[in-house]
Amino acid sequence: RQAAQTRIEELRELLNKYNYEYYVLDRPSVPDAEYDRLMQELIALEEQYPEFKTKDSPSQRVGGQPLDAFQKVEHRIPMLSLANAFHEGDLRDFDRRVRQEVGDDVAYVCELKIDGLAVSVRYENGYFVQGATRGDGVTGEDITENLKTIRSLPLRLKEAVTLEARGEAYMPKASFERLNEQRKQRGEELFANPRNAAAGSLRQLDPKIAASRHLDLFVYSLANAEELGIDSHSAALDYLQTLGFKVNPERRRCANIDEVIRFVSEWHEKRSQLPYDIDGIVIKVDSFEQQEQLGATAKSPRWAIAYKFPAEEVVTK
Ligand SMILES: NC(=O)n1nc(-c2ccco2)nc1N
Repeated sequence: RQAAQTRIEELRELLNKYNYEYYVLDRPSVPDAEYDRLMQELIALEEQYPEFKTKDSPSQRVGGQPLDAFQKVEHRIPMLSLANAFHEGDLRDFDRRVRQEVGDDVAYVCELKIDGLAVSVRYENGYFVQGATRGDGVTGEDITENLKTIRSLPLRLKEAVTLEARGEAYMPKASFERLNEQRKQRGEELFANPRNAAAGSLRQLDPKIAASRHLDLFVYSLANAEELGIDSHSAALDYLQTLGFKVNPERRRCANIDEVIRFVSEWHEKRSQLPYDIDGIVIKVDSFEQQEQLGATAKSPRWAIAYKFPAEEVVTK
């Protein structure tokens, strides 16, 4: 019995490490067959000794029983939506308004705007405890069970910290193509784009279906950063990365709006090479003190803006 407990702990740590290497670092260290064999051993041992199953066990990722309905979740910190910019002039206007308020010593962080579904994830003492959709910004739906199936979402952080992070759940282009190919074979209705496919997958009451859709997650903000003594958005993103989250590496800190505009045009060209859809670039004032000074309207922060790429003429096959 003691040997079983030790083996379960060993398998849990090993599988969580392999999972992190494969899905967060994109650098697997063991073949899939080895991972699957160890996972089967863990699931069998946990069946035999359920008292040794923990909430960060990787066996949680295969999806449990279907829910009857989603519970409602109140976001303690509202999830704001971004105001949009469509032209370079809109970005310069944004920069002018920012500098009028906080002065010329301002830096921005530019991030790829992942075209998925905004979600909030809460951790207590390092353990994933709850995940929710954005909903109307104040009230969302509890999709904890579905989010557990996203392999790049850590079930336990590298530090025993209590935090709330926001991110974008999305379906990589390859998963989207594969899913629609399957649906075509079955004569089922196709998804129009990866964003709809991700939304449809996270709305499934059966987590086994969500698990089969190979969703992914980029985390892009730390809601309680100031409580944790972090004073800038770029520092928050670096911290989230060290905790074990998947944070998009294509972010860039820009010293002025000209550098922002260069980043925007660079990625307008390069986005087709990405393995996921982006629908623009998000620009945020880096300093939290300056974000505080700028505040937010009822709907959107005044310290951020989303530059939307012009919608491409999608040729439907
Ligand atoms: N969709 C996306 O990639 N987003 N969305 C935000 C956001 C929304 C509200 C505050 O920040 N940031 C990024 N990178």
